[in-house]
Amino acid sequence: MSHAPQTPLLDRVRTPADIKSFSDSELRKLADELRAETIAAVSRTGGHLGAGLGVIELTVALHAVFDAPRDKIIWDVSHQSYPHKILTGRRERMHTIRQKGGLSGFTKRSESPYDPFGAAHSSTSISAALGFKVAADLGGDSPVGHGDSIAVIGDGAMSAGMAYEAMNHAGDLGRRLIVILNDNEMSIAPPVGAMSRYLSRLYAEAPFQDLKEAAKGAVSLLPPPFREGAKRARDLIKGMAVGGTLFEALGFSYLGPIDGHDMEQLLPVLRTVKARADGPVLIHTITQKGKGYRPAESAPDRGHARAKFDVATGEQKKAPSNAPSYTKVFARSLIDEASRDSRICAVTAAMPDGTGLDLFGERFPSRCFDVGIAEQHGVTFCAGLAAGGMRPFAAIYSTFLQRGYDQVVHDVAIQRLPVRFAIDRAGLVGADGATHAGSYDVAYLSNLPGFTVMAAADEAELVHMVATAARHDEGPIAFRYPRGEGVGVEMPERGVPLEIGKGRMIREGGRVAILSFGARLKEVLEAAEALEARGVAPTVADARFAKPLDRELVLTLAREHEALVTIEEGAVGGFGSHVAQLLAEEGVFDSGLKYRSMVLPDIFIDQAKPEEMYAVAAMNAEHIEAKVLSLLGVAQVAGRRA
Ligand SMILES: Cc1ncc(C[n+]2csc(CCOP(=O)(O)OP(=O)(O)O)c2C)c(N)n1
Ligand SMILES: CC(=O)[C@@H](O)[C@H](O)COP(=O)(O)O
Ligand SMILES: [Mg+2]
Repeated sequence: MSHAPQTPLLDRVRTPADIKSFSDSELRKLADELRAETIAAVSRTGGHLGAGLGVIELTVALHAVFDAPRDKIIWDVSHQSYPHKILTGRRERMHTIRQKGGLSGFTKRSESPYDPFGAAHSSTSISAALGFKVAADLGGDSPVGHGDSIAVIGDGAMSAGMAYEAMNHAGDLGRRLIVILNDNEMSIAPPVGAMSRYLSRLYAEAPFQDLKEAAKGAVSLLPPPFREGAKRARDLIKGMAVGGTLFEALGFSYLGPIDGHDMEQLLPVLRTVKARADGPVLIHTITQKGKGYRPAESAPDRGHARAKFDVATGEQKKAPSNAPSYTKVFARSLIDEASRDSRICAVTAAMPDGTGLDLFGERFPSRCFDVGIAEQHGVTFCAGLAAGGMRPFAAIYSTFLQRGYDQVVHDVAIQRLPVRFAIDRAGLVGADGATHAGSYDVAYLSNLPGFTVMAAADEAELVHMVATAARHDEGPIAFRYPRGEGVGVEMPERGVPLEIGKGRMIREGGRVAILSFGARLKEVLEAAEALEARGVAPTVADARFAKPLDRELVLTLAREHEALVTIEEGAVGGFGSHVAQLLAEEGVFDSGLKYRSMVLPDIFIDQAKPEEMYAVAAMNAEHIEAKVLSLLGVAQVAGRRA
């Protein structure tokens, strides 16, 4: 059902400057309209919903009080930035969000001057805001001028080390910096950890209903300057601040908790901070993820991300699936392995649903750990578990494992510990775009001594790779698999461990061999059919391992064919580079082998459907076919692209 809310005030807003003349009661109404508009917009496109609904009032208040783009409003993760986009000149393009050629689902510097900093991975906002502040003080160039630096960070994002590293530095520098801790007691799943409990305690000790009156008069209550000491500030603002001791110890003035949906609290507090702050200030707002839209409020993830949906019912419009998702196949296989090996345990960094570990946790609660958004800790925690005799699986998206890379090298690889990396979302993921693409793991893992690196060609292969990893005690091992559904192959009853470093022949052909690593195999087979129809039936093999390479398979294919093409869903430096290195070392190029490596191009590919992104990368079946034909010097069919 299409839903066009009445938005008379919002209709007057082209840029945030348009709301400067709004009265406080108009700002309250604007927030209601913005909420309805956000729900309607996401219902048409799908995307991140709950987080944006939780910061509607905060978005309006920030734009009313501060002067973006001169003042830098930096949204952490930025999945909550849809309302901000609507208020900053992008309302008319919201129907394009997360689609090819459309708006990004995150803040993006190239998209708008109102997005001073791009994000999508969490917990970067305070560091970036501090950088802006210091750049301003040092007189850095800025086409829009310098103003305040404001980081808006969620309670989930607050579990990552980077946030504390930044606060530690900010407290030391002592410069004016505004951090808004948007505490909705949710990450994607319920938040975990002592920090989360600590924040809840701050709220429990001073519920904001007691603070409403104090907040109204905040201007007169807050002392100039805030930095005269946390105790003095706390005393002077009496009921408003409740000894946010951790933040104060880090050198911040702590204000809160305040009701982040109540403009009567938000506006005066922000105005006061704008007028008076002269050091780092942390404003603790309590909000509700999914606020104001019942289907989101009542969902277990509070409407974190949604497919297109019917506004009236909240019902999502999801395409029926033909095959199980890779994530579910992984989870079921791991449960199966863990039922026979009590040393197997599993670790997720705040993505229990996304990685399938919610299922594992239901079955083995004492062997499943959600460490929060803390990939670095998660990896080293696994190293410790492995050193202590357990067999941990670190289930982390390819893109987020980037954050734990030093831990992979220093804590796992160098110590040759049997940590098993289940790398979900490998390759191009679609609507989340370049920030979430799993492009680099093959390259950054295959260069590590002693690491075993596998990629699943389909969901049945994934089952075998879980079984392989479960029995691999000789050092670290990783297996990667894409986002979404499998290809619909017949599933094995149970995983059978693969021989380490051995690939498999898929079909025998003539002049050319295509050696696939990972889930492009489906496209390779489609290309092979087309090539066969053109009289150049290729040999097709599945490498399974990027490390150790199946040297025998590679060299046989190279020596028995005129041409060899490798393909992988990853950037240069991965599987194809290792194959090329082997061929060069063995002198195979000297005998005239034609070799091409199909990898992701050296660009960041913007959001689109995965197949559209792979078209940009020239890695779909038609591109494979064209690549082979051009390599063999066979004339191509008009309309087909290489
Ligand atoms: C480094 C990193 N790990 C994991 C994620 C996936 N992720 C995106 S949003 C989110 C939850 C963030 O929670 P919070 O900061 O409290 O924001 P909320 O959604 O509650 O508004 C997670 C885990 C990420 N974006 N970045
Ligand atoms: C913002 C963020 O990082 C997550 O919400 C991400 O969009 C989830 O991606 P999946 O949908 O692939 O789990
Ligand atoms: Mg949260």
